[in-house]
Amino acid sequence: MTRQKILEMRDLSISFKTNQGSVEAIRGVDLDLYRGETLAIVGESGSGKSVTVKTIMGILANNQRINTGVIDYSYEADGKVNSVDLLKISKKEMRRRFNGKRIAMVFQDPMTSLNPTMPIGEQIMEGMFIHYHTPKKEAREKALRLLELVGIPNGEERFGQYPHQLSGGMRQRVVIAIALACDPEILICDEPTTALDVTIQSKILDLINMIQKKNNIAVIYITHDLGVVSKVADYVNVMYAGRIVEKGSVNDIFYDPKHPYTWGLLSAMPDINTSSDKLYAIPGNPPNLAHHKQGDPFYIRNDYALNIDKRVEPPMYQISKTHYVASWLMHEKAPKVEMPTALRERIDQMKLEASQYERV
Ligand SMILES: Nc1ncnc2c1ncn2[C@@H]1O[C@H](COP(=O)(O)OP(=O)(O)OP(=O)(O)O)[C@@H](O)[C@H]1O
Repeated sequence: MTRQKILEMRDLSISFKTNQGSVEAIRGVDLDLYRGETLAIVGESGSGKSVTVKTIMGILANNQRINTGVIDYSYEADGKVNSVDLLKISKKEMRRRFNGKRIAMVFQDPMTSLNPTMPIGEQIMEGMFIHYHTPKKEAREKALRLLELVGIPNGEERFGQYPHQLSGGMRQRVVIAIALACDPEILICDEPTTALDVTIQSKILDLINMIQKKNNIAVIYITHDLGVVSKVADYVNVMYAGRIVEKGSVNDIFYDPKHPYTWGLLSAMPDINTSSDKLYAIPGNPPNLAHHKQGDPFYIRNDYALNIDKRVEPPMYQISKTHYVASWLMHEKAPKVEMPTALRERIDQMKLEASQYERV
């Protein structure tokens, strides 16, 4: 089956005006999203994940400036495929035509995205009224179906309840039902399970996965949790200091990572064989982008840095059909370095465990 591209972001650069000067928060980001697939964007806090997806949604801060970029969104309407650059349309048009309708978002904390004074049923129906003028009876029936779909039993009874009458996990299910109310083609999930406890987390991930398969939705996950990424993603973009530093299929990133930053993130990922006190942490902190002048911003934290990193930011090298790495270590003249031994052993172990469930 041929993959159908739904979103293509090219060379997105965004800065913020602050008291400290201009913060170059997003620097030349390219991103591709295909129908029915899941793209995870990972990176430490401040790497630019939220700003990237909020720009897709047209949610821009007042001090935000888009310096360069194109976000081509391909959608079907009136029996043909149309294309629009989301950066070229007004906020008003974005809200009317796309935001919450064709492109929906699930935020980290259900309490801040729900209206505490409105029954949950009304909140699920709201988008249907705004975007499609759906008749009340039909909207109510659809809202009840959505409650059932997201695993909330006794929909009729729950319909009139308020958010505070539900548990955290149930509230996040309501948020998902609201996001799905207008049958979006793209669902953006911003750390959707961080505020929930572990057993509820995996149920919500399974739920999103089930709905994605059923409705052939494209999903963007943003998270700093590589454990979540390994469960949900088809493709992974690793972000650092406003740039994508490595991208590839989930197997490229987990079994054959090439960028020292990805090595650090993977080494810092907890697993059942590592106790939390033994866990690796990437030394130092992400840089303050208001002060970035030249070179690779990861340079000072990178045990594998080369002289050139001090002066020139590395280009993006393509190393296979799906795998890209922005590191001078990929240059033909660079020394051949191996990932840390402890990480190599961990990856070998992960591969071995995964192979146990393959067919003989
Ligand atoms: N309105 C704003 N004004 C100034 N700087 C901002 C603003 N919004 C975001 N930034 C800066 O942009 C950079 C990227 O932030 P962003 O929220 O996208 O990071 P993130 O990777 O999503 O982090 P987190 O995981 O903490 O949400 C950070 O340096 C942040 O401080």
